[in-house]
Amino acid sequence: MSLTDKVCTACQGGVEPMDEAAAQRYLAEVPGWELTHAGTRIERHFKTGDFATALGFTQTVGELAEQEDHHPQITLGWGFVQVELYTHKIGGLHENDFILAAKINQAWDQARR
Ligand SMILES: C[C@H](O)[C@H](O)[C@H]1CNC2=NC(N)=NC(=O)C2=N1
Repeated sequence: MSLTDKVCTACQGGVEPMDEAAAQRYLAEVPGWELTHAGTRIERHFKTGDFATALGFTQTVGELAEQEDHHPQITLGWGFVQVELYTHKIGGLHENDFILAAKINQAWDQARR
């Protein structure tokens, strides 16, 4: 099943974050994202070329986050949106992070068509 067809499950503490090998396998499904913070987070830099487009995409990412009840850290600047994902409750990566990353990628691809 593709990640964009999945929905984030309720995040619970007490679950082990995924290890780096598992994270690398999920990364293959979310082009443009990279592992950061010693393999405990993922991030992607979206280049927009102006502020208004970056602001609009930030809103889109925020709406996806609310739909999934899973929330990234977002840096908005002139010409870019930087999105960082990890699961706060477990201090590392969960499948939810990759589900949201895949949906963010899908929204980005659709916006650019
Ligand atoms: C109550 C609510 O479901 C939780 O606090 C959710 C909200 N969004 C979240 N987002 C992220 N990235 N990590 C979490 O642990 C998390 N927890």
